[in-house]
Amino acid sequence: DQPVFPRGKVEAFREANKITSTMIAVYTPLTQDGTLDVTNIPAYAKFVAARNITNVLPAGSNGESLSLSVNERKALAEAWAAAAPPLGIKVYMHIGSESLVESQELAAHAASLNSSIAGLVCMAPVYFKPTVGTLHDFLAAVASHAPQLPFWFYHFPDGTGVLPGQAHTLLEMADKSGKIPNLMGIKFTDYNLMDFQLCLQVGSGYNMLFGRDEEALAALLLGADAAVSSTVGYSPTLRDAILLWNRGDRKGAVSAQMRNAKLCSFFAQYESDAKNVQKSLMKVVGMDVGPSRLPKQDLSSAELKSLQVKLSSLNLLDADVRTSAAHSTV
Ligand SMILES: CC(=O)N[C@@H]([C@@H](O)[C@H](O)[C@H](O)CO)[C@@H](O)CC(=O)C(=O)O
Repeated sequence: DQPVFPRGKVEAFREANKITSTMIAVYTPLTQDGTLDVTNIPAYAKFVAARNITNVLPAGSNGESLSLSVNERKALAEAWAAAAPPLGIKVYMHIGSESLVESQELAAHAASLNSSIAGLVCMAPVYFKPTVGTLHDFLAAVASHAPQLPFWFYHFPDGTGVLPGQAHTLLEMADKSGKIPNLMGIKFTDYNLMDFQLCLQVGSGYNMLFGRDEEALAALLLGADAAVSSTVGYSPTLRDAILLWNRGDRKGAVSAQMRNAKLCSFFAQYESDAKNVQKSLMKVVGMDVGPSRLPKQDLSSAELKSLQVKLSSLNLLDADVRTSAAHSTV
């Protein structure tokens, strides 16, 4: 098959839309009775801006995307599109869904929001497991519904079970086919740095975003363009690691990264019980984003208090964002 776009044009598109600074994966605010609470988004956008973070990813994994209805996801996109750009924050919507038609609808909706959405991120369908070929065709069919928007594949094999260790094969296929001309690269959320390195060697100028906070610095060393993170919302650890890395302080950066790994090491015990530990932690740093939606559940008050005490005693939580080293852009 012949590529549908000339090479020079897609490379210029990728260069123009490259993400090079940290993206925060934001939670979806819900009311106590479990409905979407978009009234919270302007305050949430200010909270993100106060951490000098200029890229947000709503409706991703932390955003409980697959637990939201299409209408809720559209309302969320509209709320972020209104609140974030005036604060200098770019919005990248996750639009992956089990249904191709829903993903296409969400892509077209995001593209219709008067340029307020900067790009799209799309996970694989997870129940009917795709092959690399059918995933390629799925992504091409979604991306074509917002052809002018930069588009990233969201690789999260621990969650999706799709293409573990094989993200590079998808990128190779897309690079060869040229059938996803707006494909920017991959939001790579996996610990497999071998696969990540093979992705970095595909084509030229792909924008590789790394989504495992615990290994972000290693990925930056290898050539990741930016981190996509949840912990930057409530902990100085990864913000500091990236800031120090950008300043050339390798020793300081590694030390901050180690502290981030320590922080993340507390999560597994809760996550195995479907407990949305990080969403619960947002309360203790002054940004209450409400409860989780089933099948996820929240930490009990006692669990949250006990975790807060442990993490605070290790200085792993934001006490006050103004005291963090990372009060400049990460
Ligand atoms: C699957 C997941 O939640 N990944 C997080 C990480 O920040 C993750 O929470 C962190 O590395 C702790 O394991 C981010 O990559 C967030 C993210 O991509 C998302 O919410 O879509």
